Amino acid sequence: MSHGWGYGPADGPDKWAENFPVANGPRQSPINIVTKEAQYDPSLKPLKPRYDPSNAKGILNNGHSFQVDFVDDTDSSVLTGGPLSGTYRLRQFHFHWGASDDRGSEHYVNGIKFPCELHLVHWNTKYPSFGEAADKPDGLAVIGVFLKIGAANPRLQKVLDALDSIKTKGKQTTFSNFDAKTLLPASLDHWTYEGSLTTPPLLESVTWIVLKEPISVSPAQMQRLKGLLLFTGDGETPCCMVDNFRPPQLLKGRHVRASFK
Ligand SMILES: Cc1ccn(O)c(=O)c1
Ligand SMILES: [Zn+2]
Repeated sequence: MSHGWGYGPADGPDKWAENFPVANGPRQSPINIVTKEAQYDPSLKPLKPRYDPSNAKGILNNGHSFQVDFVDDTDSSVLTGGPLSGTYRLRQFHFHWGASDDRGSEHYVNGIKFPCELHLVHWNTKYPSFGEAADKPDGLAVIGVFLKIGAANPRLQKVLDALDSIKTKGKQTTFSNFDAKTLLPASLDHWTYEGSLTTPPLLESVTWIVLKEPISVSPAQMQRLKGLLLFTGDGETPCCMVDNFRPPQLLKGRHVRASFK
């Protein structure tokens, strides 16, 4: 039983508007970031991710990606600064990737695609919960981090090693004591714009913060991601979960700001 949407020819991004008309809305994500059109905004504050490793809770194969979930009932793992006003709590992080290393990221930079993109999802504590925040225009903040093929990234290893125990859709296991900050690059220079979730329900509630500096991932580590069987439940015909990315959407008059010159 499919969950209604996916990334294949019958249920992929070109079909999502049938059940989620906001797919054609004014502030959809991802986008192609044209760097020379991004205006430097000196009013953007330094980005301040402060994560407590003990908030890591579990890792789940949700059928279209896998995500590491965090306990978010206190302000112990939060994001402030950048374009944000107020405090946003870390909820989960997940990845988007391709079947081959020439594609996989959701955002592009001057038309350049990366083989993978990490999303760290946070919700605005002015709302009582993630669910309440998810459909508000200032409800969510997602940090996007590009992964570039290069040296093996030791910080990714713990996440990749957990994938064997969540091979198929719906599987989850505990995942504790993980510092999400270790997945971030040295520089927190970023581009920011107002957008949406990149998966249904495509809610236009995300302040996107896309980091300029990628982190590295080795070809072998990318292979681990591609070996994940998603889309399928146990006992169904196994199919590798790959190409779980939405292509760039129209800017429709939006402006992208840069935190750096
Ligand atoms: C909340 C949410 C859900 C899906 N994706 O891809 C995101 O980036 C954020
Ligand atoms: Zn995402």
